[in-house]
Amino acid sequence: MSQSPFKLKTIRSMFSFGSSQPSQEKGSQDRGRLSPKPIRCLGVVDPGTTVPGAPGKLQRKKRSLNLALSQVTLGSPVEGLAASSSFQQASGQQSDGAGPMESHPTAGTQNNMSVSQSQDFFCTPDFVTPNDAQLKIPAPGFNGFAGPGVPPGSLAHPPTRDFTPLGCKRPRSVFDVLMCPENRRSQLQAYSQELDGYRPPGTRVKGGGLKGIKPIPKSPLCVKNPFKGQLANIPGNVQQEDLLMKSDDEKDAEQGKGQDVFDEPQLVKRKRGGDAKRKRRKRKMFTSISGMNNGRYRSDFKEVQKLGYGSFSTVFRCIHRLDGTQYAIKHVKKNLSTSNADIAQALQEVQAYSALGPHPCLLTYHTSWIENSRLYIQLELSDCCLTDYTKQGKTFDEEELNWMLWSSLQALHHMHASGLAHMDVKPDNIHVVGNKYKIGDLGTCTKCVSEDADQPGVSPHCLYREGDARYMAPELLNDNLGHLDKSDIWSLGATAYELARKCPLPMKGDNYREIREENLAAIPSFSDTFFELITRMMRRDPAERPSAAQLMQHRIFDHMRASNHS
Ligand SMILES: Nc1ncnc2c1ncn2[C@@H]1O[C@H](COP(=O)(O)OP(=O)(O)OP(=O)(O)O)[C@@H](O)[C@H]1O
Repeated sequence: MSQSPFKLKTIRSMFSFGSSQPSQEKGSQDRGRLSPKPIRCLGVVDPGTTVPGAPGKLQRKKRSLNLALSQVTLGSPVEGLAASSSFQQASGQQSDGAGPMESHPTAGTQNNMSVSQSQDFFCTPDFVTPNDAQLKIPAPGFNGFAGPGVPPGSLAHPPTRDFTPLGCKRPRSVFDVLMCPENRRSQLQAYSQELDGYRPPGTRVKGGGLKGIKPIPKSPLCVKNPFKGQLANIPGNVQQEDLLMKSDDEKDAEQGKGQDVFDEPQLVKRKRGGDAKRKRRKRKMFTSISGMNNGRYRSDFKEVQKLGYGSFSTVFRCIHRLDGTQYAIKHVKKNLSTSNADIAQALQEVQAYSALGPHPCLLTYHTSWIENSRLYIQLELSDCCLTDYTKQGKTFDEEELNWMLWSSLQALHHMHASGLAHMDVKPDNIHVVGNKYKIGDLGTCTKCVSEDADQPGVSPHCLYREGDARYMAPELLNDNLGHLDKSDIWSLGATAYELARKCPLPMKGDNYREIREENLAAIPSFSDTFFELITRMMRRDPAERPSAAQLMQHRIFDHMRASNHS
């Protein structure tokens, strides 16, 4: 019996087509291998048999294969026995022997029908020998040396791959199945199912899954931008819908399967439903637009400093980890998983930026995303806003204020021409970037031209959010929403008036009312022309107020117009 190891090695090297390592060790390495494996053909193994030292998964697989093999009836038991005994002879295996086979629990346990020590020894889990392909078919020209005392050609040869339905690597993904030759695909699928519950693509098992196949994440829904429909009618604006390739999700959304946060009838309908149903829908809506963006803020940006905060958000100066550029990142305070109205309100700013496109007098919007139920907006970093500017003790002379007005009027003209009103023009929202002035915070933006005759001036599809009361035009206090573009003009006039007088505007009281009655106090050290301009901008009647385009033609801006053209 001391010869056994040598003989086994010899025999295996003959059968394993170049593989001489012990198969027990190789089991895990060889998984998925296409090359033929060593012989395993000698009958059945006790289903309870375990392989000492085999890893758990491997062991389970071996057990399942053994089970499968235990149901195999050999084409001819006599042949099987003859082959097994000849194999044993070839390997020098004796029931009382020592060597590798000896260590196997089945070694030495022989009965007539179950004699296969070689089964576990040689079998690797990825390869199953079919019913009667094992012993009957000699390989063409096979007449190898079997071992001392064994006549050439008396050994069973390993089944060729042509005769096994499973002589193919186990599928790891749908591609393995698809790449398999057509005529073997169904066999492979059946084998896969048998092995670990794998189902062919397209079939589902409750509570199960495709092992080894990563689920393809569903792409989030696209939210409709309420500002864009109107823009399509404005000459020069590209109809952005035409540029969009519609995904399945978008098509679903169009067909009413998806949800549109701005679709008020839907919101109303939801209110009528049960609470639980409504919550489920909100959650679905939220996850469908937020996707799987978790941790982008921390992973992409390094937070440097808190820049400021408002009623709606907190803004941080951040460095982008890859491009090294500094940006202002706005964290919207609202938890977006709570209500659709909050989602709509939060998205209003990014949708307005996106619909307006880049403009030299608007802060540049880069991107936005939702993370941990909060909206993050990546914006161009400004040096400061006008409020901070004055807080630093700086004051504006007339020339500087004219430049501020000129830039702001250009931005407002662009917005109004696009059918949007800012609705919160104030020193906080006018930024200094280098030597330029730019308008930011489009969170209160709304459509200023309505298709609805009953509610002129504000679109029923847009939320109307009031801005700061100190800069609010008088007609808005009376809920007259018919001239929202002109309300912006009043707010800009009030901003310039405050900065010129270096005195904060009143929040309430007589002064508050007087300003709205066109009773403006004189502005020392500023020209009459400037005062006249501010007075026109702050006319009580919005119809008498000039538009941004008209104001840009004012003589006070002559040299700005000239420098713009040059
Ligand atoms: N792009 C930016 N660069 C530098 N600072 C900024 C930027 N955007 C905002 N800030 C700072 O953050 C503060 C708050 O920003 P913002 O006004 O946009 O927030 P908000 O919550 O929308 O305010 P509001 O109460 O007016 O709605 C601003 O006053 C300004 O100081």
